[in-house]
Parts: sequence; structure tokens; C-alpha cells
Amino acid sequence: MTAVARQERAPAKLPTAAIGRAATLALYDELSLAPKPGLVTLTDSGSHDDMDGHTFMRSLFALRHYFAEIAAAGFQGAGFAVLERCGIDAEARMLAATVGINTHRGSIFMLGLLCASAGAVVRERGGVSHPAQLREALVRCWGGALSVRAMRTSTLPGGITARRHGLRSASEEAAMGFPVLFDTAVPALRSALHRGLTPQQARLDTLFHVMAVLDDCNLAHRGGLEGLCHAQRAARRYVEEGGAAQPEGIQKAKAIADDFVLRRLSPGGAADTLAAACLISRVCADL
Ligand SMILES: CC(C)(COP(=O)(O)OP(=O)(O)OC[C@H]1O[C@@H](n2cnc3c(N)ncnc32)[C@H](O[C@H]2O[C@H](COP(=O)(O)OP(=O)(O)OP(=O)(O)O)[C@@H](O)[C@H]2O)[C@@H]1O)[C@@H](O)C(=O)NCCC(=O)NCCS
Ligand SMILES: Nc1ncnc2[nH]cnc12
Repeated sequence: MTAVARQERAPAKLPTAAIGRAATLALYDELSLAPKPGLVTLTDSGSHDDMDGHTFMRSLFALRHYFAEIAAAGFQGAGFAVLERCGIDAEARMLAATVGINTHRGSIFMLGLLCASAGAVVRERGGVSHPAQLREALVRCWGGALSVRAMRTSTLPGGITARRHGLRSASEEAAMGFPVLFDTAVPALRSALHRGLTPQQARLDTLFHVMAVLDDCNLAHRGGLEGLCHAQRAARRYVEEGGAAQPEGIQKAKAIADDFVLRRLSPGGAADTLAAACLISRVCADL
């Protein structure tokens, strides 16, 4: 399709229930991707000894109404406190479903904010045509509150790790309008799909692009700065060598996955960012 034709395409009418469904499917897109370095897939637990594919499926099922609810809140122009309440309640449902295991806390936050942003764009325009509209709505509607929130002292592992090492936390990424998501993950996914990679290859390629640049607090929490730098170097090399499109793309990804398991590394923040890019590809008429 030409650029002009793309510009002229009207976004399809998108109800908030469809945004919620897209988020649930995006979490499944991420979970079902294999191989994945250190992360849980449907068939292996990666670097985790307390969760597997079933734990994630239970969590995903428990979250399915949350994403539609928070999209509806965004559609209604709700303030940040309402979104935060929805997120906290969803986190409680996740922990009940997984018996206390943190499967999706980062996704509840990140995909929740994106669903709310999609709801706001749908109210204003009827549908979402371009990823930039989501970023603009996020910053305009809740950017101020997110910046205030990012200055609070977190007592959670990710926040503590970010402070200790001077990294950009999940809250700070959100306050800045998710730069890694919009400037790295979405362009990587778009480019891979346009080059004709399969959806699985495109997601794998995107995951590595994200790992190469994200201050992933899960990696630093488990492996210190050394673990984070090791993972970023491995991802950069993989991308420079041709990523998932190279003939040995899957084998090399498997070798990196084995290395991460030996080191107990798990890029949970990159996994959330991949799921968020998959959500955007599902709700935007033009990716
Ligand atoms: C704002 C919150 C997200 C709090 O964040 P904070 O940074 O204070 O602390 P954590 O909750 O510990 O970390 C945030 C999670 O975000 C993911 N993440 C990590 N780095 C980044 C990054 N640079 N950018 C974006 N996202 C990032 C990551 O989530 C994923 O990993 C988790 C699983 O990993 P695992 O290794 O098993 O983790 P643990 O159990 O913690 O440790 P172990 O002992 O096992 O090693 C999983 O959650 C993934 O999704 C970080 O975990 C937020 O908590 C908050 O305020 N929530 C309530 C409000 C809300 O959700 N509102 C929504 C709308 S406003
Ligand atoms: N598949 C996965 N494995 C481990 N942590 C994650 N956080 C988000 N998705 C994950």
C-alpha cells in the first residue's frame, strides 16, 4: 500500500471490548513465542522455578475483563486515580489466580495504560489509525500524573533496582511516553512484518531489538548491572548479525536462551514491551 493510500484509510470503528480482547491476545502472542531467552513459554519455564505456561494462562484468563474495563475508563475520560485503581484490582486478581506469583505486573501497568489511551483515541476519532495517536493521548491525558507517580519511592523489586543502579524504571518509561516501545519495538515489528518475516520471527526479532536498549529492571534485579549489560550485548550482537531473519536465527536464539537459563536471567520488562507492540499492531489500522 502506498503512503498516500495509508493516510487516507479511515480507522475501523473499535469498541472498548475489542481493545480488551486485543490486549489479551497480545499477551498470548508474547507467551506463545518460543524460543525466548530466560522467559516462560508454553513448553518451558526459562529461568523461572516458580511459574510455567499454565501459571501464565491462569493469569491471562484472570485479566481478560481488566483490559476492556480500563479501555472503557479511557473512553470515558477518567482521571489517573481511576486507572490506577483498576490496575491495583487487576493485580490482586492476578495474584489470586497464580497463588501469589508475579506473572504480569508490568503488563497490567503498560498494556493497561495503552488500552486506556486507545479508549481515549476511539472517543475522539472513532478508531486508532497510527501508533503515534496512542502516545499523544497517553501523554496528554495522564502524562502529568505519571510524572508525579514516577517520583514516588517504589518499594517493589523493579523500582528498588532502578534506584540502586540509576536505571530508567517502568514508571519513568511510562512518564516519558514509552520511548522504547514507540521508538524501537513498534518500528522493529513493523519493519520485520514488511520484510515478510512470519509473525513468530517478527516477534522474536522485536524482542531482541528491545532487549538491546531497554533498562530492563528484571535483568538487573537478578544479575546486577553485569547481567543487564551481558543481555544487552548478546541482543545487540544477534540483531547486528541479521536477527531472526538470518538462516541460523532460531538456533542462535536457542543458544542465547540456554545461556540466560544458566545465568538465571529473565528479561521481563522486554517481554512486556513486546506484548505492548503486539497490542499496538492489533489495534492500529496502519502499522
Ligand atoms: C508502576 C508499577 C509497574 C511498579 O513498578 P516498579 O518499577 O516500582 O516495580 P516492579 O513492579 O518490581 O517492576 C515493574 C515491572 O515492569 C516490568 N519492567 C521491568 N523493567 C522495565 C522497564 N525498564 N520498562 C518497562 N517495564 C519494565 C517488569 O514486569 C515483568 O516482569 C515480571 C516478572 O518477572 P520476575 O523476574 O518473575 O519478577 P519478580 O517476581 O518481581 O522477581 P523474582 O524474585 O522472581 O526475581 C512481570 O510482572 C512482568 O510483567 C517489572 O516487574 C506497578 O507495579 C504499579 O504501580 N502497579 C499498580 C498500578 C497499575 O498497574 N496501574 C495501571 C494503570 S495506571
Ligand atoms: N513470558 C514471560 N516470562 C517471564 N516473565 C514475563 N513477564 C512477562 N512475560 C513473561
